[in-house]
Amino acid sequence: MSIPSSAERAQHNLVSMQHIYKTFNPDTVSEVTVFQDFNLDIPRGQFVSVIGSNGSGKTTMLNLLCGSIPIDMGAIYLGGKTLKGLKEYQRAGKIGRVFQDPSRGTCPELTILENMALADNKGKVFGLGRGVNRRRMDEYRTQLERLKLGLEDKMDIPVGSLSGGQRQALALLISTMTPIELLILDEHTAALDPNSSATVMELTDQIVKEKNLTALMVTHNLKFAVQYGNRLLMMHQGRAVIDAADAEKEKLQMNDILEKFNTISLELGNSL
Ligand SMILES: Nc1ncnc2c1ncn2[C@@H]1O[C@H](COP(=O)(O)OP(=O)(O)OP(=O)(O)O)[C@@H](O)[C@H]1O
Repeated sequence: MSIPSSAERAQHNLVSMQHIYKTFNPDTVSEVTVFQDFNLDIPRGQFVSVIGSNGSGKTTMLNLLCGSIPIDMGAIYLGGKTLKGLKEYQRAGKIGRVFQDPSRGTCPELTILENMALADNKGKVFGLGRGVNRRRMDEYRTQLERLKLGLEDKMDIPVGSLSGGQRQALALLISTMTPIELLILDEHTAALDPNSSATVMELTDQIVKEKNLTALMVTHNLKFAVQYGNRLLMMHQGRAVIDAADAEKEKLQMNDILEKFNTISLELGNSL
């Protein structure tokens, strides 16, 4: 089988990270090389769970994709088009991101309704506009009802007074309200209690399926990584040491992953 060209990779995948190099603080005592010729292709519609050792480059990968930090060398394509030159805010129209911290992604002083209206008007000239008309209100209510958290009855309360789980559920809804191409989940359940994190994870799966989204989720929760998504990636020192999709992922057991973690852990001489 011939190796696909750069153009073919970009064409046949929603995301294509090609020959990525990234070093922080080059030529200083705190120089850290995270990626040396890192490659990742994600076909449209795939839900990828990413796990890995601390410092393996998971967050850096997301930051490079979103344009929060620049790549040193290589190229990133989204939907066949290069992301080169597109600033973070410009990529935000195509890439939705839910962060670990529930206070990011929503505005605490604004009400649920205002937050939804703002997100709905993202990229439009008038922002919040002249109020929200009845039809939009009904639409927001319907979307909130589907979360099954009772938020539809709290549309006029400030988001800052919601629980962490409710806020993450709302952040998830808000980041997928406009037609994005890629959903990035950046340890989005890590700050929640076990019950709330299970609820938010369930909602995530539901939204990804309903909207046919392509998703990239970094998590430290091995159970979620095994249970959700159709591809699992384990990162270590800037490369994928496990990359299993579809049937291969289905076969992957928690023990296989733990075994790999142990091997890596012994390599590093510490426990993960
Ligand atoms: N802005 C930065 N400046 C300097 N070094 C950085 C920066 N961001 C990340 N690093 C370093 O790059 C390496 C990879 O970090 P990254 O946050 O991507 O790892 P991670 O896999 O997300 O880890 P964790 O699971 O602990 O969140 C680490 O050594 C980290 O210290």
